[in-house]
Amino acid sequence: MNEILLPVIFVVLALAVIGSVAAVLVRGRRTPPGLYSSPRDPDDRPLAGAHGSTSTDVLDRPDGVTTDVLVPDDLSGLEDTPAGPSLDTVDPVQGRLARLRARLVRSNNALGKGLLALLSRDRIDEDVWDEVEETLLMADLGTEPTMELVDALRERVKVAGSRNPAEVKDMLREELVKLVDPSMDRSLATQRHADRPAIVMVVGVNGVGKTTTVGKLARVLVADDKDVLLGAADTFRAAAAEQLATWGSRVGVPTVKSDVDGADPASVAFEAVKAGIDQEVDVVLIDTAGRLQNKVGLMDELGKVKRVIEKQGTVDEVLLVLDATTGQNGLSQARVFAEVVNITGIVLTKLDGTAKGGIVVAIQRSLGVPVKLIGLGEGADDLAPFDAEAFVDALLN
Ligand SMILES: Nc1nc2c(ncn2[C@@H]2O[C@H](COP(=O)(O)OP(=O)(O)OP(=O)(O)O)[C@@H](O)[C@H]2O)c(=O)[nH]1
Repeated sequence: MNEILLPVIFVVLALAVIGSVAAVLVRGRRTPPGLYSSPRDPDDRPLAGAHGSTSTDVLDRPDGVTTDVLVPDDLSGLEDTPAGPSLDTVDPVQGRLARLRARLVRSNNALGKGLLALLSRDRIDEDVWDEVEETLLMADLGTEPTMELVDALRERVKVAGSRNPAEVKDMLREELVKLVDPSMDRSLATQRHADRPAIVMVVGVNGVGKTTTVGKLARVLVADDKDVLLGAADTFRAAAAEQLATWGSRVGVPTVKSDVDGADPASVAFEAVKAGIDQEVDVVLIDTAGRLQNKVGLMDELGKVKRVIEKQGTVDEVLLVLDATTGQNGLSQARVFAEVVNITGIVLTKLDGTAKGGIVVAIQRSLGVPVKLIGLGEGADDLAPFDAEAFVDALLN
């Protein structure tokens, strides 16, 4: 009898052990709640605790617009409340440009070093000035600013009668800072009004880094202790809303989005502002779509989004995101957007990947709008407030 029973018991026990090991493996691979299973950023860091522990939930609305609702910390210990993911620690915003300076230096080495090498020559003749001019044009500074800079420097070098490299470098620095214009107001209008949040719209063509910028900006504002809400009004690309919500969830920021493909972006933007008012947040950031293939369609859509938002409060800041690597092409894009919405600031992304740092000056000149933020990498905290002097110092050192 034992001879029959023993193998049976052995087989049953073996099956039980295999079963439990498989169950543990399957459970271990489940994505934690509130996390996007395939983060789009190669630099996405593992989540680390900061800003309290929160969990997210999703509310459905009849029109398909959903909000990832933030559950306050004090509720997270209650029964049945799922444990939320711990949140990212955000790098300090102060001094970011200095921290990311190496990237700017690396990509713009030709500009700074090239100019200094030329101006340190024993004799600065016409040929040298021509080369200085060429170097500045190659860096996308634009014709007019280039001529201004060369004329001013030429005059100063003549008056000083000096070839001392340190002196010439100081003059070059001063003239460049003048062109970048430290007097422009680069502050972001993200102060809450008495009865409603500040509203920021982010616009630009696709691929320039809009969604990424909204995500990074949310982190900047969270680091500044602001309550933020995101609106995913880029309903053209299905994955954009999900990506935005992922950025938000990493820092405990809710996202209003639509589950319906191609939903009306204006309606999502309206719902986001409404949720921001109801939840008494400080800032609502609205991501938008940017199809430039159809200029008329884009204008209509953006104009409508802005008009619909403004039924609840004026838009405080319209940030135009431009990809620095597209050079002069970015300028014509900028003009198209400026026709539709009143741009209040520029975010220049991918400055880490181009030697054309002069585009900062060209854009400001052409639009009369300051560069307020610059993107210097794909990492979550690689967005820095722009500062004219720090920028020029990074180019020249
Ligand atoms: N190197 C570098 N890459 C960046 C920077 N900013 C954004 N990117 C990358 O640019 C790519 C496009 O960014 P998205 O945010 O998807 O661009 P988008 O404008 O929202 O595109 P659509 O949603 O298609 O309209 C991503 O791979 C980003 O990681 C930057 O400052 N430096």
